[in-house]
Amino acid sequence: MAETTKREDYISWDEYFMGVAMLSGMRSKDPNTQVGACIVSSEHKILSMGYNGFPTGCSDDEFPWTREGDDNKYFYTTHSELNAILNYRGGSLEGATMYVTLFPCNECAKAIIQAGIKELIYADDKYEHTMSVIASKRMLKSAGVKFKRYEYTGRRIEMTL
Ligand SMILES: Nc1ccn([C@H]2C[C@H](O)[C@@H](COP(=O)(O)O)O2)c(=O)n1
Ligand SMILES: [Zn+2]
Repeated sequence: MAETTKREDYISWDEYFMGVAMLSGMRSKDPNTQVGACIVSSEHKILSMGYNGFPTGCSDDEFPWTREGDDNKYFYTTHSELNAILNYRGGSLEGATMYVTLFPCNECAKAIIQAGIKELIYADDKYEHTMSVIASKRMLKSAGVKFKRYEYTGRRIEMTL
């Protein structure tokens, strides 16, 4: 017989949007760190997504993925957070929330603040002791952007594609 009550084991908003950010990060070609971001409106609508990679027209096969040396990936990579902001074509991101798999660097923090994003939910903070992240937190706090760590629920989501 068909069920008449709603199912209760559906994913939460946080699981949904962090899941989308994680899925987005899986598009990254960076061999060392893949980062994904998902920007969401106050009405729980997804506005934009991004992942770290080279700018359009800069080939993933020609530009360097190395972390060291004179010519390295840091000169060329656009961070996931900035890509998510730049990918948005709908107007203002004022009041939006960003879900991101890794805490934003200082440069992305500037873009987040200037875009009017008011809340940040991050999964990982592996560079928390770097000056970039320390400066990022200082600016975000000063600008009134709330940030909190994503609380893992332990739910496993499997997909066969
Ligand atoms: N919040 C962040 C931090 C870093 N990224 C990007 C930039 C690079 O592609 C990669 C970090 O590489 P690593 O130094 O760990 O080899 O992640 C980002 O998109 N967002
Ligand atoms: Zn950044």
